[in-house]
Parts: sequence; C-alpha cells; structure tokens
Amino acid sequence: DRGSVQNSPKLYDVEYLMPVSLGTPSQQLNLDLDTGSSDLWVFSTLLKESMVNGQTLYNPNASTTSDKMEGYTWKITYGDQSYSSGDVYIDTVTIGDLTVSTQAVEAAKVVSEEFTADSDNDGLVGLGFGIINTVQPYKQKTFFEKAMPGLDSPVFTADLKAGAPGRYNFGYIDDDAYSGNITYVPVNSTDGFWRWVSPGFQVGSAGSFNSTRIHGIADTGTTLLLLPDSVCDAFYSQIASAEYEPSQGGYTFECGDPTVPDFYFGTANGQMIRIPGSYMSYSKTDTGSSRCFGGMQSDSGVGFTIWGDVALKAAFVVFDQGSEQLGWAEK
Ligand SMILES: COc1ccc(CN)cc1O
Repeated sequence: DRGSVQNSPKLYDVEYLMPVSLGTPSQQLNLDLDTGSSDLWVFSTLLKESMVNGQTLYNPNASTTSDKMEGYTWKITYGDQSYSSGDVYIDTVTIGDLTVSTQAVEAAKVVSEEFTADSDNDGLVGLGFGIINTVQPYKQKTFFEKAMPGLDSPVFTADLKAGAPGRYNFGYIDDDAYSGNITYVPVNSTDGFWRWVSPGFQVGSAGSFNSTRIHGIADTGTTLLLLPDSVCDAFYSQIASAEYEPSQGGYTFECGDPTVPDFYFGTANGQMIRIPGSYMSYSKTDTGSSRCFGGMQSDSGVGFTIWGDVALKAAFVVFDQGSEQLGWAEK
C-alpha cells in the first residue's frame, strides 16, 4: 500500500498543512504533520467555544466508526510551551488515499491560546516514534506505525517547498522528486525523535567546511533552523547588517542585505545540503520594519539542534522507520 498528499505552507512557511479525513462519513480537517511529536490530535466538538476560532472540529458522535476509549486521556506540551489535552477515540483516518482503520484519534477538550489563534490549523499528526505518545493509561501508535506493516516500503518522505505546495508520500520513494543521490544517516530513536548527527557545516559557497558534529532532530513541526551558538555566530558574522536583538528574540538583519550567504550542512559521505540565503530571512520583525528575523536561531533554549522547516525545505527527506535512518537529497 502507499499514499501521497499535498502539503501547503502558511504565510512565511511558518507551518505546512495537509488535508486528512477522519470518521464515517468522512470529516476533512487540515492538520500539521509533525515529526517532532507522536500524538495525532484534533480540534473537536468537545472544546469550549471560547477555545475555537475558525478551526474545523472533529465530531466523534457524528462518526459511525468512532469508539470512545473510556478512561483514556492525553496531554501534550510543545517546545514553544503551547499545549493541548483531551479524550481518545478509535476511528478511521485517511491521509492521501492511505487508510488506517483503527487509529487513536486524540480529541481536544483544551487547547492553549497559540492553537486557538492559529485558525487554519485543525490539529497535528505526530510522526515521531510512538514511545513518546502521551495517551494514558496506555500509549498509542502513530498513524505511520499503524500503516507501516501494509506499506510497500517502511518509509515516508517530506518534500517541503519555499512558498509553494509540496508533498508527503507514504510507503515509497518518488525518484522524480529529487536530484542526485539520497544519502542515508543513522537515527537514534531513543527519545522518540528523528535524531541524527551532522558532521559539520559551511557558510557560503567559498567558505571552509567546519568539522563539528551537530546532534539534532529532523522536525517538520518546527518552523526555524535552531543551531548551536557557535554555528549561528559563524553564519551571522558574514552578514553586514546582522544583530543579535534580545528584544526581538534573536538574530535580525536588514531584509534586503545582499551579503546573506547560503548555508550548507553535512549529512554523510561528503554530501552537503545547501540552504539558500533567501530562506534565512524568515519574516519582517515588525510591520513596516526594514529588518528581518533570521531563519537560523540559537538552539540554546532547547539543548539540541532542530532541523526545522527552514532546513527541510532545502531537501528531499526520507524518514525510514524500517531501518531507523534519515535519507537526504538535493532537489
Ligand atoms: C502553536 O502551533 C504549534 C505548536 C507546536 C507545534 C509542534 N512543533 C506545531 C504547531 O503548529
């Protein structure tokens, strides 16, 4: 079996949403595929109206195939301190023509203000490893883990694009979606993340390669590229107008600054992925400002590097849960 679904970026590529069908008859929600977490949760009719702001709500009572898991609950908090919690139903879930008939659907009863404010986002599909699923008393498998046995190949791929729709594919690798070769690196899933080690980085096409091992996770659900301070310093020191502005929450530079270099990160066997300098001006710091917030910021608040959408949209990425590897290719 296999599946393929289009993903669509929101403004500034802050997140990528995909259509997902839940229940019978099907209810279509727009969800955020997040390889940095492992709960599939949705805005639901269980929420107080004050917590809903335009989102489409999953109504388990309107689905003839939903079964309430009595006594089961979930509660999750993300790196940005946003959170959600609720009850658990088993129901059918389809993503890109791939159906899991008995998926744990976590129906929200409470969501934090960040989710309420994000009116296009109806919930998340966590495709990290099930070991960090938050359902109590017994953790639940991710959509991919439920689908995996029936797939042609135990992989899913992420093809995120800058300011344009891309695709998530399940169960196969589309050889027309990338250029050159796919280079694989080992993944350590102990913490439930797609955690891998980059051998180093290079700033600018004429820069030298810095051999410094960077431990981090591939996370489709994080917008920015969060790297060690030493790497951020090496990058921003090459940008004439760059400043570290604590009041803005990080590095900023003049949006039109022509000195913003490309950033390359190593994968394996000498392969490097090039992130164009244009991906590094994330958004204007304030309306009318001439300064842009950098797409690369420090990981010091997190404790490990996060290869978020700014990095992932420069590559074709294979999440191989069969062999616990990540595959990287240019495109
Ligand atoms: C507030 O919105 C979000 C918070 C956390 C995640 C997961 N990293 C995704 C979101 O869309």
